[in-house]
Amino acid sequence: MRPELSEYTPIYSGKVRELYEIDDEHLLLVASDRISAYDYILDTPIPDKGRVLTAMSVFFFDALGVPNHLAGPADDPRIPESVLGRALVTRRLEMVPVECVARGYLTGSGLKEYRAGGEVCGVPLPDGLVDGSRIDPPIFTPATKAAVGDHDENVSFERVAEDVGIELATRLRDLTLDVYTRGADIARERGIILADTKFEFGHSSDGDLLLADEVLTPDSSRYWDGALYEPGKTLPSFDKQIVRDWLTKESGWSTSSDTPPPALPAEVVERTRARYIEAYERISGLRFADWPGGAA
Ligand SMILES: Nc1ncnc(-c2cnn(Cc3cccc(F)c3)c2)c1Cl
Repeated sequence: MRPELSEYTPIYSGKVRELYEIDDEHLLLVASDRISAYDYILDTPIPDKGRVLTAMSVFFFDALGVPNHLAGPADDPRIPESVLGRALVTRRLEMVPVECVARGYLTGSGLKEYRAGGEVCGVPLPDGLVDGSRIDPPIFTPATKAAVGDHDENVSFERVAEDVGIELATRLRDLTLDVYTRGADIARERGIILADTKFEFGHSSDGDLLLADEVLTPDSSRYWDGALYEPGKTLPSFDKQIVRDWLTKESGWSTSSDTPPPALPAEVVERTRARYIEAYERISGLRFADWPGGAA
């Protein structure tokens, strides 16, 4: 008999995820079916999004073999039925207050910084790069966690070293670049580009530095379709572009309007759900139908 979610104490609620306390040493990390676009949490959930992204994290934790915060399997008996498949039991860590970002392609805030000064987070880049240019080898472009609702602030490696010490800053950079590079290589071989990603790390009670949070999911990384890749061409998001295009080209809503986006039509929801499942099955080589928590 599985416990009810109400038996656990909620300790954090993010835009699309929640964190609960199971006991002194363990947390329950829950991924919702909520989707965000243009900095709004949309009213319409995407069924199975939480389960697919949970399955992706577990795939990468296993495939990359990095010491991490997982404390049980996807069907751990401590996981309530209502969140089975989209929740994981993790060890409670002392989180390192650094957003560990790796970039293998230049876009977003990195491109903005590059255009302003030829570098990102203090890392100089070659001249002549454009949106989508490959950065090889990838670069570590950390950020400080922003207050709720704000965007993270990009900072230099030196600033991270000031905050957490040079040894830990060096380990964070090396781990971030190693895990991103290997994960992005797996995805690229299967036709999906992980342009960048954000990791979080924490220390266990016995002092080990562990990879935590979600890993290489479409919510923590930019996913592009490798078949469409061309430097200089702004790449659509593999998972969110269907929603973005409907909102900006069909729904009558505008990003400049101060009203929240409208509800999504069923067809947009279903196509988006299918994109998440496609990304998971292509990258992992596994069948999403085999993942826990499906329709009984
Ligand atoms: N293993 C851990 N130990 C201690 N703290 C965390 C932790 C804190 N914050 N976050 C981000 C987050 C993850 C999911 C749902 C949210 F609402 C927020 C993760 C973790 Cl993963």
